[in-house]
Parts: sequence; C-alpha cells; structure tokens
Amino acid sequence: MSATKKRIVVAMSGGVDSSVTAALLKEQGHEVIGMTMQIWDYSSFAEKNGETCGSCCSHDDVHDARRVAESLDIPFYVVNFEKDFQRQVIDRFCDDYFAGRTPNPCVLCNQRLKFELLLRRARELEADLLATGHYARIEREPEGFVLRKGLDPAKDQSYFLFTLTQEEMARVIFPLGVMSKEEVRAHAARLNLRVAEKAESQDICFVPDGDYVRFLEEERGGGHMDGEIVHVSGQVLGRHRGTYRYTIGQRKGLGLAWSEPLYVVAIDAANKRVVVGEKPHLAVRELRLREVTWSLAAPPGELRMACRIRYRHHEVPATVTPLEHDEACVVFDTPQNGVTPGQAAVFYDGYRVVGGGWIA
Ligand SMILES: Nc1ncnc2c1ncn2[C@@H]1O[C@H](COP(=O)(O)OP(=O)(O)OP(=O)(O)O)[C@@H](O)[C@H]1O
Repeated sequence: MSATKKRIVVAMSGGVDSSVTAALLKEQGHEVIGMTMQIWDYSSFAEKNGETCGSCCSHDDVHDARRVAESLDIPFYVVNFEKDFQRQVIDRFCDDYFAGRTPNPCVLCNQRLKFELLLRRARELEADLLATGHYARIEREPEGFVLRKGLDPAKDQSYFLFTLTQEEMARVIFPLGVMSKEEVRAHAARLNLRVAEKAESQDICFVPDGDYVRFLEEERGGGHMDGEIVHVSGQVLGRHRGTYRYTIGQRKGLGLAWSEPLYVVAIDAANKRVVVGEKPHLAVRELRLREVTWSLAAPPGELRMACRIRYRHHEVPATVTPLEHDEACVVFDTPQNGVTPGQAAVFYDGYRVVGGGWIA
C-alpha cells in the first residue's frame, strides 16, 4: 500500500454523515472498510410499541449501512456490542437517573464503544485509522494531538468527544469536521447516496420515542422513588411519583400552586426529595467535576477557560482548578442556571478542547 493510501475503517450508522465519510474516503483512494455496531435490540422496542422509527442502532439503520457499503463496493462488518452497550451505557444511564443525576449517554457511547471497542476491532483488521462522521477536528500540534470544534457551529460535536486520549486521537479521523451539514448533504446527493434525505438521528438512540421515564421504569421498575416536593425554605409543597422524572431547571409538570414560577433546583435521591425554588435559586457559581480528563497533561494549577455545561450551552468564562483524584473545581465569572449533575462540563480555549469532566 502506498504511503498516502490508508486502510480506514469507517464507523457507519446508516445515516448521512457516516455514509458521506465512507464515500469521500473511498473517492480519495483509500481502502475503506465499513463497520456498524449493533448496540441495542430495536426490535424489542418496536414490538412493545408497535412503531417504526429510525435511530442510530436500529435494524433499519444496519440495513441502510449495509446498502451504502454495497453501493460503494466496500467490505462491511456488523459487530454486536449489545452487551457492552447495556453495561457501559444503559446501566449507567439508569444508575444516574436513580441517583438524582441527568446523564449524557452519547459521551459514554463515544468513549467506551466507538473509541475503545470499535477502535480495537479496527486495529484487529490492521486498519491505520478509524473514521466517524462526527463534526469535530483533530489536529497535530508540536505538543500533541488537539481536539477542536467542528467548523460548522450549528453541528459542532466536540462536546461529546472530550474524553478522547492522545492514543485515540492518533488513530481517529473526522473528515466532516471542516464541513457544514449543507456541504455534507450536497456530497451525499453528488455521490448518489440514497441516505441523502434521511432525517437526523434522535437525541438518545435507545429511547426513540423520547419517553425516557417509561424506559427507566421498564428497566428498573417504578414506584420506589416516590416522595416529597420541598421548597428551598423547607416547606413541603406536594408529592411526586419518582425523582427520576425530574431534571434541574424543570418548570413544567410540577403541578404546584405558588405565587411565583417554581423550578427544580436540586434532586435529593437519597431522601427521595425534589427541591424547588424561584428562578434565582437556580444560579450556581461553583461546581465540582469528577472523572476529569485532559486533552494533553493536566495543568499544574488553575486555568482561565471557557466552559460549556451541556451540549446546547454557550460556553462561559470560568476558572478551572484541577484537584486530586481526577477531580476539578469550576468557578464561573457569572453564576449559571441549569448546572445539572450527570451532565458533562467541557473546557475550551477558543476552538480547542482542553478537557472536561462529569458534574458531581
Ligand atoms: N451504530 C453505529 N455503528 C457504527 N458507527 C456509528 C453508529 N452510530 C453512530 N456511529 C458513528 O458515530 C458518528 C456520530 O454519531 P451520531 O449518532 O452523532 O450520528 P449523526 O451525526 O446523526 O451521524 P450519521 O448521519 O452518520 O448517523 C456517526 O457519524 C458514525 O460514524
């Protein structure tokens, strides 16, 4: 194989982005191999609910990915990671909700499945690289690999990728990171890919109808997290049917009569309490992170950075101090609403991802 021609495994979901990724790499003359992870038994959902609905792990999508691979005339493999997905993503998703947190399963799926297990499979096939259709960029700088935001601000997915290590970044490419979604769709049309008009995938692929409460109760049963709704002053205002039904900042569906609008400001799962307060009670100046990872080495002391506390949050200036045991403390210049345990906080220096961790 020539120096520039590489063997590249493309993680194919059946969607537009990864299909275009595979097609462009093939067009550039690389040896491309398609690989799809079967991560969740979609048929059980469809059976229970009598529905059809595409998501990143449905059988329809495996079928679509296979069809695209056939049209590109590339080898195609399906790897069954259902057990790993259950253990590493779904179980933690449920654990988080039942512990009063609001999880972000996409980060874990990237970390544990795509860039650990799938990357390992790619290496077993002696591939030089693993490519995905993520909108982010990996660049090599003198001090090491650097993860950067995708150029299209509306599509940037760097937030979901903050856990990438140097070893992983050396073996992963994101060819779409320099493109806009329109450009990608135009490539799909030009390359005659039949997924060109396919809809975007769902937020949480294993909850295709968005009813995560039903999903949790099917997984773990309901009725054991019922308790009181309490005002920050200590006054009991009512009862709820499970702490996992609530998330920080939630205003709707509380069913409380009060002179001012009330928001969920804390979820105390140990005592099965949902704590509510007026809007000013949502503001948080400081938070603690656990399982913090840094793109390069952990900085020796505090750093000024821009911090994003959920995917659709505009990053805000903060001081981040690394602590022992992979923890960190973040102090915002201006208090932020909606600081939610279980979500990821990601630090940026301009376009560059410096690190991130899980809000404790
Ligand atoms: N089941 C899967 N098997 C293999 N790779 C996957 C799978 N799901 C997602 N990916 C990879 O991760 C990337 C990002 O996934 P995400 O769920 O964000 O999809 P997306 O942005 O809608 O992309 P696509 O249009 O390719 O579905 C995909 O482009 C693809 O490379």
